[in-house]
Amino acid sequence: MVDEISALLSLINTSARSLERGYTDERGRVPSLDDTEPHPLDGQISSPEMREAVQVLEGACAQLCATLARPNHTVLNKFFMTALEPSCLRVALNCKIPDILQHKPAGMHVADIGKICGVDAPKLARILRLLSAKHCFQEVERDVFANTRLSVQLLSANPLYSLGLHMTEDTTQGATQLAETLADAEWGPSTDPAHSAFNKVTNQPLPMFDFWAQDPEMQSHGTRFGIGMLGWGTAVEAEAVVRAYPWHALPRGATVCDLGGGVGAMAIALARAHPHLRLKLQDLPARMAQARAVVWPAECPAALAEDRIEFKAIDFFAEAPIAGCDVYYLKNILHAFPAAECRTILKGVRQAMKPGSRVLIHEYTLQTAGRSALQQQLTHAPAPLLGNYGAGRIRQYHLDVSLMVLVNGGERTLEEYVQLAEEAGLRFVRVWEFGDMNGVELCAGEGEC
Ligand SMILES: C[S@@+](CC[C@H](N)C(=O)[O-])C[C@H]1O[C@@H](n2cnc3c(N)ncnc32)[C@H](O)[C@@H]1O
Repeated sequence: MVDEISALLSLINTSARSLERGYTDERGRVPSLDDTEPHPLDGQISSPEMREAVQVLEGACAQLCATLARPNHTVLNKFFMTALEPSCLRVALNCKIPDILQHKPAGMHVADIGKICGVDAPKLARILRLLSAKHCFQEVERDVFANTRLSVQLLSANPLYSLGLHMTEDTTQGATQLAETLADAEWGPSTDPAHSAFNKVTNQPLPMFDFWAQDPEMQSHGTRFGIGMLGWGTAVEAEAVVRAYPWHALPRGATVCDLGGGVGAMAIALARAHPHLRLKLQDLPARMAQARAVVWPAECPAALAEDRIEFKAIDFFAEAPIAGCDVYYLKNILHAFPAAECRTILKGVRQAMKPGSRVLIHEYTLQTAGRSALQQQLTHAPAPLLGNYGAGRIRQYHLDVSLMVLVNGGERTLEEYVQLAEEAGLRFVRVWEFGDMNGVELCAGEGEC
C-alpha cells in the first residue's frame, strides 16, 4: 500500500509539473483561480501531453483521497452530498450571478446580489458559499462574493451557461426517476427513446427532442440545448479531430460528408483548416435551411464563395447519404439510437460508399475493465491508476448515463461499434484517439481496406 501511495504521489507530482510547464511556456505564468481573464491556452485545443496530464492528475488525486480517507467519509462527501451541487448551481445560473459579478473584482455583498435577482440574501449566501468551496465563486470577505476562473465560464454569453441550465434542470430532474425507470418491468429493458427517466418525470409520451419541438412551452429547452452543445463541444475539445485525423493526406478535392452534422460546427472547422476538401453537410431540412441561410454565410463565407460546401437535407433512416464520398463522418449520432436504428444508418452509408471510402465514427468509446484485443488499442492509464483513468475520464460515463436518463440511449464500447459496423457490412480499420472522444475508422467490408 505504501508503494501505491508513493506511486500516486509521484503521478500527481509529475502531471502537475508537466501542466505547470505547459502553461509557463505560453505566457510565463500558471493561471490563478482568482483570474477572471482567460489564459491564452484556455481557448485552444490542449496538447496531447497536457490533456494526458490532466487525466492522470484528476485520476490520481481522486484515487489517493479514496484510498486514504475514511470510507464512510468518502461515501458521504463524494456520492451523497454532491447531489445538491447541481441544484445550487441552477440557482446561480437562473440568477445570472456570474453576470452580476462581472467587472466587480472586489466582489459584491450578497444583500445587493439578492436584491438584483430577487432571492433571499442569507439563503443565497449559503448557496454561494457551498459553490465557493469548490472554487466556483469566492467569498472574498464575509458575505461578499466575487467571480473566479471557473465562474466566468458561466457568464450568460458563454454557451456553457445554456449547457448548465440544461444539465442542472432537464438531466438532474430526469435522473431523480432513473431507479424507478430501471425497476419498471416494461420500461427497464426497453430501448424505446420515449421510455426514459425524462419521460417518467415529465409524464408525457414523446421522446425528449420531439417533446421540445412540439410543445410551444418547451421550445426554449430545445434552443438552449442547441446552444449548450456548442459549449459542450468546446469544453470536450471535439475539434481535436481536425488536427489529429490525417485529413491533410486526402487529395485535393476529396469529399467529406458530415452526416447528421447539424448546422455544421465540425464541417466549418474542417473547411477552415483544410481548404483542399469539399464538404457535404447532411441533416434534417430545418438544420440545412439554418446552415445555408444563417450559419455558413456568417461563419465560413469562403467555403460558400469557393463552392466547397454542399447542403443536402436527409432523413438518414429513409435514404442513403450522398454517394461516392471519400469520408463519411458521423459525430455524436449513433449514441442517441438503439442498435437497429444504428444499423439502418450505417447500411445507408455502406450503400453510398465507393471503393476506398472510409467511415469515421466520432464518439466516446467506453473503456471497461479487462483488456480485450480491441481495447488494447486504447491508451491505458499508468499503474496504479485504474486502466480507464477513473475520475480522470469520468465524463464518458457521465455522458453515457445522461443519455440513458434523457433519451434511453448510451455510449458504446469499441467492441460494440465494431459489431454494429460488421452487421452493416463494414469492416473495422483502426481507432483514433482524439483526446476525449475517439474515432472508429471503418471501410467497406470487401476488397482492400
Ligand atoms: C447530437 S446531434 C449531433 C450533431 C453534430 N454531428 C455534432 O456532433 O455537433 C444529432 C444530429 O442528428 C440529426 N438527426 C436526427 N435525426 C435525423 C434523421 N432522421 N436524419 C438526419 N439527421 C438527423 C439532428 O438534427 C442533429 O443535428
